[in-house]
This record gives sequence, structure tokens and C-alpha cells, in this order.
Amino acid sequence: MNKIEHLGIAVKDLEKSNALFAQLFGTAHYKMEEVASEGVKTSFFKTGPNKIELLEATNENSPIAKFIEKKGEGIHHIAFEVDDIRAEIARLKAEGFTILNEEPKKGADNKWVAFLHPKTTNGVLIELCQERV
Ligand SMILES: CC[C@H](C(=O)O)C(=O)SCCNC(=O)CCNC(=O)[C@H](O)C(C)(C)COP(=O)(O)OP(=O)(O)OC[C@H]1O[C@@H](n2cnc3c(N)ncnc32)[C@H](O)[C@@H]1OP(=O)(O)O
Ligand SMILES: [Co+2]
Repeated sequence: MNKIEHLGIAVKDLEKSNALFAQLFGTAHYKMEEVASEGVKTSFFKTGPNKIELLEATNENSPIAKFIEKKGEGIHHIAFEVDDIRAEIARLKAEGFTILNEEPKKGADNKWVAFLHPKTTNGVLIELCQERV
């Protein structure tokens, strides 16, 4: 597991949150991207070395919709950069973590991604990200 690749923040209205975080960071988002398979629309900001991912649900079954319904807007997940996502999935599975998708799936911003169940990570949803070359 390398550096934090991004922090995911669940929001109700991406346009409004784009304006709010542009005020906060003093810079606009650098891209928006829909990931239909996840039921999300994303918007990315860079603040120094950090990357922030805002996520809005695109349907009521989206994990983001369920999260906001239950917990409201806020930090949704922490994503870590990994060099070899398949090796990390195998390692973490052997360590006893619950992998939500053992087959890496296409994420936003040109990544392969996998998620660990928060029940096995002290209540924090963890995402693994490997650059898609
Ligand atoms: C891939 C595109 C993009 C990218 O970076 O490239 C993304 O990051 S997409 C992000 C959205 N996609 C996901 O989050 C996929 C992984 N998430 C899931 O599979 C589900 O959300 C899951 C399994 C974490 C929860 O789904 P479930 O249907 O079980 O919902 P519940 O409300 O019943 O939750 C069960 C239990 O987990 C707690 N929970 C849910 N979400 C989170 C969270 N984000 N952080 C911490 N805890 C979470 C929830 O409170 C329940 O706990 P309980 O004690 O029973 O209340
Ligand atoms: Co993410």
C-alpha cells in the first residue's frame, strides 16, 4: 500500500459541491467523470499533493445514495495507491480482510479499483487503486 490516492466525499449535489470546494481550495475541479457501473458521478480536485473525489449518486441503488440516506453527506472512503492490485487483494484476503470485489473493476480517473468491507477495517471503507496502463 503506497500513498493515499484520494479521499472520497459523498455529496447530494455535485454542481453545488463543485462550487463550494472550488471556494475552499481556491481552484476548480480538474475533471468530472461518470462511473455507471458504480452508480456515481465524480468530480476531482487537486490540492497540493492531495486528490479529492466528490461523488454524487446517479440512481437510488447507488452505494452513495444509501450512504447519504443513512449517514448524510461526508467522507465516504479512503483510497490507497497500490502497485499490483491483484497481489494486494490476495495479500489482504489472506490477512482476513473482506474484499468486496476480488476481481478488480474499472474506476474513475483511469484506475483499476477494489474495495474492502468497512466491517473489517474499523468502520472505514478502503479502496485500492492501481493505474490502468
Ligand atoms: C469506482 C469509482 C470511484 C473511484 O474512486 O474510482 C469510487 O470510489 S466509487 C465509490 C462508491 N462505490 C462503493 O462504495 C463500492 C463499495 N461499497 C459497497 O460495496 C457498499 O457501499 C458497502 C458494502 C460498503 C455497504 O453496502 P450495504 O448495502 O451493506 O449498505 P449498508 O448501509 O447496509 O452498510 C452495511 C454496513 O456498512 C456501513 N457502511 C456503509 N458504507 C460505509 C462507508 N462508506 N464507510 C463506513 N461504513 C459504511 C453501514 O453503516 C453499515 O454498518 P452498520 O453498523 O450495520 O450500520
Ligand atoms: Co474512490
